[in-house]
Amino acid sequence: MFTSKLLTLVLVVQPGRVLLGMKKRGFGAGKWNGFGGKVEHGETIEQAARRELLEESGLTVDTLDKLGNIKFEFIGETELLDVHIFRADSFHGEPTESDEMRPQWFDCDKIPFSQMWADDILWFPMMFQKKKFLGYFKFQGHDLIVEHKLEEVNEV
Ligand SMILES: CNc1cc(N2CCN(C)CC2)nc(N)n1
Repeated sequence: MFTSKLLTLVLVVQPGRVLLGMKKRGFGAGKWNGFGGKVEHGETIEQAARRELLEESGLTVDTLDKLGNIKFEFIGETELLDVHIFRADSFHGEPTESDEMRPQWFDCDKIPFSQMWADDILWFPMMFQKKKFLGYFKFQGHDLIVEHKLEEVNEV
């Protein structure tokens, strides 16, 4: 029925603010999001998360907390996106624009959800509270969620 593509997403959080990047090209272009990408053969999901964070933002992190896993279905497409979501509360380096992403800090009470994927407003509160979660979102196109499940769990 469906194949799935392993993807990563990292949110760098500091007291009162979160680092997002404006996606400059490709899938999700024009939206603010965390940093992430594909998991290549021969790397773990966490190694991929660290690699993509460095490539897209210029940052390295000590600890990555695995907080969530969301599977995305797009109606009419047979490949699910299997997104593994991490949070980092400390980092090394300076946020730097890349080919893919333009980083910017946002106050946690001024997150530009209208310029982000429609699911974000639903699970960001859990991410900020460091709650672990599993989710499933069915999209029609890139803007309309027609069905979703989102639950807090003990283990991701
Ligand atoms: C479809 N909804 C999505 C996808 C998504 N991702 C993030 C990581 N990307 C590599 C692929 C798509 N991120 C969020 N916040 N929402």
